[in-house]
Amino acid sequence: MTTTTAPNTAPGAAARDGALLAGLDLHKSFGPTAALTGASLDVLPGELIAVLGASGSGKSTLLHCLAGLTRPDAGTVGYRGADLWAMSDAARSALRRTQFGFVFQFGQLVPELTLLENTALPLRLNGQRRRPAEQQAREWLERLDVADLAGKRPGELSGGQGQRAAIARALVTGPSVVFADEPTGALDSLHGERVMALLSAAARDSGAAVVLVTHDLRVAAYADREVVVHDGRTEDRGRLL
Ligand SMILES: Nc1ncnc2c1ncn2[C@@H]1O[C@H](COP(=O)(O)OP(=O)(O)OP(=O)(O)O)[C@@H](O)[C@H]1O
Repeated sequence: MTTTTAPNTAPGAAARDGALLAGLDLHKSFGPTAALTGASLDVLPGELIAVLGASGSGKSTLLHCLAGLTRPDAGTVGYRGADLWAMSDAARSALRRTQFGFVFQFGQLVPELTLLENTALPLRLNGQRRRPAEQQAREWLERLDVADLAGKRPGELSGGQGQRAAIARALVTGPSVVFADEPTGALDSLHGERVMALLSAAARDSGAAVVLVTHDLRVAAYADREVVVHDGRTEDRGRLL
């Protein structure tokens, strides 16, 4: 397995040795609004990074560029040495499906599917047969303490239960990176802490790195490293542990 990063195109911005994912000198504008103006962020295997910053500073845009969801206007995103934004759409979406997991503020579970079907969905989309996919999904629901709700639909769950299922779904494929955008943003502080503890423990156990956008300093306390986005640029606060 190679762990090299994308070519360093940004003067002064270099990825750390062994980085799995490296966004370098990213720029992105939406019409007249400059969302990213030279943001860089790299991720080591298994590392939990909190991305902090004021509202509108560019955190979500940075996460979306790193995750292959939003194309930057300039800069590179390297994943294991391949430039995410130089590959075909099909290759990038296959990479997203197999290497990345996603947890968003409101879970984004499919309302018509049960929790078990929702959790098995990424495996089914990767071509796995129903029975083994659902077996794996059930194991993850057990880990996240919501296996008793496997037959329920998202509308029947509390916000915290839904987020636990969303974490199970994000981790079921064994991704190397989980992208989480305000995963506890819709929860009260008690449930938010519980969900965060489960996400960080589950990611650590499975070796997945986590890139986590949050406003909440208590959530950021779970991170190995904090990166602050300020007017579309990143400032690394370094390793906290
Ligand atoms: N799809 C879009 N179309 C137009 N403008 C956008 C779009 N996405 C983001 N922006 C703008 O880009 C800037 C950065 O937005 P972004 O969502 O990345 O910030 P953020 O730090 O995640 O904010 P918040 O904490 O409020 O979610 C903002 O000014 C926002 O309004």
